Amino acid sequence: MLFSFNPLLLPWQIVLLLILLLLPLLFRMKRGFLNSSKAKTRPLGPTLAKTPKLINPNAPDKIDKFPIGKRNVEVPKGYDSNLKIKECDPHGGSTPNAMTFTSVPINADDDQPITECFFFPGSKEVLMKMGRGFPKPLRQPAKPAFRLNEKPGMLGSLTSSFLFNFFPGMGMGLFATRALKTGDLILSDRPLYVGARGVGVAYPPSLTWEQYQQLALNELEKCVKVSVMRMRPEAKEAFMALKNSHKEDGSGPIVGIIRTNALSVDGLRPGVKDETKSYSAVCKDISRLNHSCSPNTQPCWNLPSFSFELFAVRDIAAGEELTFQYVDVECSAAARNKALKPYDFVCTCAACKDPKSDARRAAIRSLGAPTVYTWVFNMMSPDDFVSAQCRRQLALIAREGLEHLTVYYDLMESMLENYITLGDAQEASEWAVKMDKCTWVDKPVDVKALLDPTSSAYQKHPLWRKRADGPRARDLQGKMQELAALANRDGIIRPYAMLMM
Ligand SMILES: C[S@@+](CC[C@H](N)C(=O)[O-])C[C@H]1O[C@@H](n2cnc3c(N)ncnc32)[C@H](O)[C@@H]1O
Repeated sequence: MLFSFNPLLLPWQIVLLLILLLLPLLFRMKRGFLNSSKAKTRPLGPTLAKTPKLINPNAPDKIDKFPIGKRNVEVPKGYDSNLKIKECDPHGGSTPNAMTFTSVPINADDDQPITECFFFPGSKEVLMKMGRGFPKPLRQPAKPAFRLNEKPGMLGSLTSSFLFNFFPGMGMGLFATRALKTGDLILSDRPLYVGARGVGVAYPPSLTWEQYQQLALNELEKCVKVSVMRMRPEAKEAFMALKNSHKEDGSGPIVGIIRTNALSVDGLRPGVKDETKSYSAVCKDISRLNHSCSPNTQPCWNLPSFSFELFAVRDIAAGEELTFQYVDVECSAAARNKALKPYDFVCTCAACKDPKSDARRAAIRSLGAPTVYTWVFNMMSPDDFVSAQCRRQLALIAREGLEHLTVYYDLMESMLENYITLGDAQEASEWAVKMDKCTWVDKPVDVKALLDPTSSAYQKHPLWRKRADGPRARDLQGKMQELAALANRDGIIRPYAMLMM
């Protein structure tokens, strides 16, 4: 019927015939194109292809973590991306929808440390906006403050270099070479490497989740290898000498080192809100810091100098080991050790061994810093209401060695404001001095003008003598006290019980 010789139907019959004849040809062309080496190649360098979408319906809809523990997963043949590297313009910006390899600084002097970077689009532009003087020279303390040493294992000081091989303990660690004061700068370290925490890899439906994870690890290894190959010989040697606690979970040698030693760097992916916004940074020295649940230092990212600055968060004795926290340390010892699993050690710090520490940390976690604002005109509460609470909490935090927490700084600020409202510039200035030493705090309050108790900045402060001078408040206080005394006499309510209302 379709192809009868009815002259009226002839034109569309011809078109249909042509389509049928051409169809196998089109089909062959399409398959041929997809099979070509061009389609399979995901060029690296300036153009690491578009981040492919997850196409497996079983893919978790959140960003998952790489595996830990012993694993031996093979990715079936044919899934390799066969990455190709191309040169890019070092002075140019990012390529849209592509990853960028770049160095910071681009033209370094021989004695200037260099970071090799593996960036998402947009990050290079953040650095380009930093202006001509970027990156600023590294700040260093006047006298060297640390050394890298072997950390004795179970055999303590008896552990010689020979025995060290059999009882490795924590491996290497950083130690203070002199007594350090709270807030002292210990060192600045421009990372050897800063790069993406993962790359988008297509998830073919034919792979299991474990195979996909392995594929993603393999792809990331290929990318980060490019950065390591770009390093100067001595930087490459320092990088490859770092500890690797991911030798058996499918991580390649470079990804393993990154997973063991990386600190996170924020602020280089403007507008990106989820956890992929941060990058992994690996440093020559700071990556040698061991973990403690009561850390005595804090590394702070300093974008203008493109470096981590390490600060003492409390006084540190000469010879003491320098530490920082790898995980959230306000939670219980069990939760901390679970989070530390990727680092392949069990923490034996004093807090982990003290059965009462969990309760103290739970209290620290639940208490915020009391604010002066609800108390300042509340004459039902005593003058030391805020300061007594603050002192208790500050002592609890110091007892647990958690001075790095933001709440510790917030408590000092409440103390400062407390004494300002009471008109006690002498006491207030002592807290201003303490706050000023918290060099590790992100966005600190400017207290410079309040360091001197005789400064006119006190009289100009909006809270100055607000509690001490409030005549109406004083009047109210008298009334409230009368009321409280009455209530107490009548056995209705005790004055301090009224404070809680
Ligand atoms: C970032 S590296 C720290 C430097 C490392 N010790 C070295 O020799 O280079 C992390 C590794 O150090 C070891 N480590 C860190 N803190 C530790 C601790 N508190 N107790 C035992 N081992 C620790 C673990 O092997 C961990 O995977």
